[in-house]
Amino acid sequence: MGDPWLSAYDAALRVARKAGAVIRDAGEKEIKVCTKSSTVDLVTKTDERVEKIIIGALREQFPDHCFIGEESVAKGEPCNLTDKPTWIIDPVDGTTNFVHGFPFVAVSIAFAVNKELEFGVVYSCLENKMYRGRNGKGAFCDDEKIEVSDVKDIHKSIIISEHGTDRSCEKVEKIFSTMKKILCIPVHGLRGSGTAATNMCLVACGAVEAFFEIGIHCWDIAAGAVIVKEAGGVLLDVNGGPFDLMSRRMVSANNMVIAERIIKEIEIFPADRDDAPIKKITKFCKK
Ligand SMILES: Nc1ncnc2c1ncn2[C@@H]1O[C@H](CO)[C@@H](O)[C@H]1OP(=O)(O)O
Ligand SMILES: [Mg+2]
Repeated sequence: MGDPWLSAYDAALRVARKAGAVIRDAGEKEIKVCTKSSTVDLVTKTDERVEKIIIGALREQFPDHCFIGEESVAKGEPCNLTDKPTWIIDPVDGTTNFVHGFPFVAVSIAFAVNKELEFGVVYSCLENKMYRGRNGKGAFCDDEKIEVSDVKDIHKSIIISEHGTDRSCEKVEKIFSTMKKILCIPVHGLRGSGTAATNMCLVACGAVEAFFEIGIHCWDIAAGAVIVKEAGGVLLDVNGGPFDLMSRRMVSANNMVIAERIIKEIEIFPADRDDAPIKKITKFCKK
């Protein structure tokens, strides 16, 4: 048999580039901002429009496939990963960055079959960098093959984490307590681009040693997970167990030594799974 998912992969690359161009254009104009799960969980017309463009194009070519998209789920569509060919899409990863003109915004498109991720595409559209990875076929940034860093000494590492959009003080305290402990190991630095998809690509190309977060969603990390794995990295749960795409928690790292060292410091807090019963999120827009 030939390559069954090559046309899907090509379609993902094409539509990611198109979506990125729409985001770039929209960023030049006035952006109307609404909020979702909290007053700092932002959404714009561009998020919704770009998701429609991506899903519309892919559905036309692959009418039998399933789709999980950030904005569709926010509107109450299910977020269940089945064995069917399924696209997992974040149209604008880093919406807060997009709204503020902070220059890291990514289109994230992943594809899974039998619950296994087959490929992932992350288009960092303001930098114009196309990251991509296919199961068993390596990871690339544009035409260059990428690999994770070979650092094993945590003291020589840069670690990324983010604080997300849930600002309950208890969670924020745990997040900053973890960050403080990691900083005091000490590591060379702590960073965060504001987009989980881009953060994972930074692990994949060796710019940082690890990225971890609790609270992220499957659409933030599905494409990045393939890219990290194909670049030679590892994915784990924050408790050291196996990575679970729907669990809303993840450690991605260049190797197990770094991953396990970070895991020792992570203060875990609960996050509802992505595949928990549906909750439609009410959107608020200022008149
Ligand atoms: N509640 C949450 N907690 C943590 N991260 C979240 C989150 N909701 C979204 N994210 C994602 O995590 C990164 C920043 O923490 C972004 O990729 C952001 O994606 P978004 O821009 O698509 O919402
Ligand atoms: Mg996102």
